[in-house]
This record gives sequence, C-alpha cells and structure tokens, in this order.
Amino acid sequence: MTWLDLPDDTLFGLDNLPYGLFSTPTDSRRRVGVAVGDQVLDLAAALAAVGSTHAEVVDSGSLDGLLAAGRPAWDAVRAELADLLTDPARAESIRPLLLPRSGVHLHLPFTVGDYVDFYASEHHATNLGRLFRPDSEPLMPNWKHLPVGYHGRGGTVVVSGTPVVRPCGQRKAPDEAAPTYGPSRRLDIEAELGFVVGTGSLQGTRIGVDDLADHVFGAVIVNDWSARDLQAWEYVPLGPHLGKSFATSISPWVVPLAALEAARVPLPGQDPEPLEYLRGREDWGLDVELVVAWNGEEVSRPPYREMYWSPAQMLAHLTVNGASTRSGDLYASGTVSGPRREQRGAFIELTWGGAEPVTVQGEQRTFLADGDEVVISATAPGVGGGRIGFGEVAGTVVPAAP
Ligand SMILES: O=C(O)/C=C/C(=O)CC(=O)CC(=O)O
Ligand SMILES: [Ca+2]
Ligand SMILES: [Mg+2]
Repeated sequence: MTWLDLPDDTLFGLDNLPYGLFSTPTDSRRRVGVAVGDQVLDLAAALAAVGSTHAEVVDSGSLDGLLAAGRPAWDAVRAELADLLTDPARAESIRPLLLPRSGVHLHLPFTVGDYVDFYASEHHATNLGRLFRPDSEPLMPNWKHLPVGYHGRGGTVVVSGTPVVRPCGQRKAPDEAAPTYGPSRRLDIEAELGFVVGTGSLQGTRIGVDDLADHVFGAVIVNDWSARDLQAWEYVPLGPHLGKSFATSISPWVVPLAALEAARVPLPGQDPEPLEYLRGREDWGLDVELVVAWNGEEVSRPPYREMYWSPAQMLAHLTVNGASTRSGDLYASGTVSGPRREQRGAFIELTWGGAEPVTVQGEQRTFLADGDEVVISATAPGVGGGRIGFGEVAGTVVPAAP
C-alpha cells in the first residue's frame, strides 16, 4: 500500500513507474522523473533523500546514466522506488519532490543511438504486400523465417508533441510518366511499440534470444511517420529510405520491462518453426492495446498481442551477424495491426490505399492533411490486476518547408 492518494484505476500505479525527463516553467534543468498517479517524482532528489547509492546515476540530465547502469541497477532503483512510495515514514521527505504532471514539460528521455524498425505484424505485412505489390504473394518467402527490418535514422527520433513537418521528395504515381518533386501527398502514421536498449553488446558478438532482460530497459510507443508516395517510388530494391527518415515520434515515458511482466502472452504461433537462434524461453508477446486518435476521434485499436515475432527474437536477429548495440539504441516492432479493419495501425491499410476513406469528425479522410493531429496511446495489464499506461505519443502535421 502506498501512502500516496492514488485512484484505484490509475494507469500510473506502483506497478508501472515509467521513467521520463522533465523540466518546469521555473526550473529549466532537465531531471529524470517517474510518473506516479497524476504526478511526477524527481527521481534523483528522491533517491538522495533516502541515501540511495543510485542517486548520482539518475542525475545526469537524461536517462542515459540509468540506461547504461544495467539490469542490477534498474532492479535496485525500482525496488527503492517501491519502498519509498510505500513506507509511511518516507512520506514527509518525499511528498515535496512530487510535482503535478500537468505542469511539467517532457523531453526526449534518452540520447537515441541506432534505430531499427521491424515489420513483425503478419496482418500489416500482408496488407502492405497487397497494396504495394498487388501482382505478387503478399508475404515474401523470407517473412516467416526471419523478422524483416531495416536500419532507420536515430537522429530524427523526436519526443511526443514535436510538430512534424510534411516531408518533400520525389513522388511518382503509377499513372504518371515521370517523378515530380514536392510535398508528400500521402503522409501516414505507423502505430508501433519501441524497445529501448540499456546494455549494449560488442561488435562480433550476439545477443541470445533468452538474454533480452539483460539488455532491454523498457518500451515506448512509436509513431513511424511515413510518406507513402515517396516510399512507393524509392523503395525498390533497397527498402525504406527518405519516406520514413524525416521524423519518428516516441512517447515520453519509458515503461520498464518489469512493469510489463503481467502483459506477457504467448505468441499467436509460428509456422514454420524458426531457426534455432530464434527459438527461446523468452518468446513471449505483449498484451498491449494501442489506440489511435485522429483529430481527437478514435479510428483504430491495434492489438500488440497479434504480433508474429517477439521482442526477444527481433533483438536476437538484429545482432546475429555480430552487429553491436549501444545504450540508447531503439528498435521498433513495425506497425501493429490486427485481423480486423478497426485494428489497423496505419492509414494506408485503414483506408485501403486511400480507396476506402474513414470518417473523422464528420469528414471523409484518407491521408494526413496539414494541421491534423494524431495521438497514439497504449495500456496493458498491470501486475496488481489493474492496467498500466504508456501515456501517449502525439504529433501535429505542419506544412512543408518552402
Ligand atoms: O511492404 C513494404 O514495402 C513496406 C512496408 C512498410 O512500410 C512497413 C514498415 O515500415 C515496417 C512496419 O512498420 O511494419
Ligand atoms: Ca514502421
Ligand atoms: Mg493500475
């Protein structure tokens, strides 16, 4: 029991305790915070107040220090947090270190290293295959043998709330004779989960499929903004490039892996059986439900539990060739889509390439217009039987640069 006055149905109870980076209007220092109820706890100050040896590691102006500190430190800090929020003797010293969340500004919580995006939803991959390659089998022959992915652009990962400038580039519709240059006419979203690497791995080594917990610190919601017209023209034969590299938004709270234990579910099933290096004890999926709101109206609920490849398989595959990983690396699942239309995590699927508009605030819509706002939120079962929240990742489209 906590001495805090938390509503029973809070998505930010003691079973969650996600980490972020905040400043306030009167104090511009960037401080690591922990979301609890509708408040944020100044973590370094709280750990210092209880004489924790970990106070310094979280006092570096970002989550970088804690990420690099490794699993024993992550577990210890979480245990200390649970202790100081439940021990009534701590209430007096900790209470002043809690601020209303509504009054703080949230920043990109860690320095993003390398960014990889997978393609782990069978439903999404099948839909996109049909839309992009109508004359071929929707799934390529490799798709059920390895988690398909590509290396993205870590430097353009931004925190929720950052405006997204409509990208320009080469576009060529199938009925056009030649490409033209200009603002994307088919700007889209991709609702995904992202996994944050805390402890990296050396070049020439690999991370085993059972070793996820030694490396992954936690998870965020990702919106992988995608310009479908740029993508369709540029992607053969090397894959996603400028159509996806202009902005990728993440939610400001990193939900620790420990908070997701009650959300673990078996994978929907893999056939054929994957190769040995992709088979392990950690082959769980996650029962995370995403909600996509377009200009304030819910348009879809992508279910993460439907994902074909597990977070552990994606990490094992990412390093199986000996590629190193670094603290702050981010790998995303790929668009989360379920079998039903209202479970699709990208508008290109939801509107079937623009042919079947959806009604948003009374208007028939296909791709994103300037001024549109997309908010993706997510929740999961919590350890205590309730639910935990990831918060949200929001972004508003602003007109292309002149
Ligand atoms: O199938 C294609 O050519 C394209 C696929 C995507 O755009 C999806 C992607 O970036 C990975 C994902 O988010 O699932
Ligand atoms: Ca993507
Ligand atoms: Mg709860």
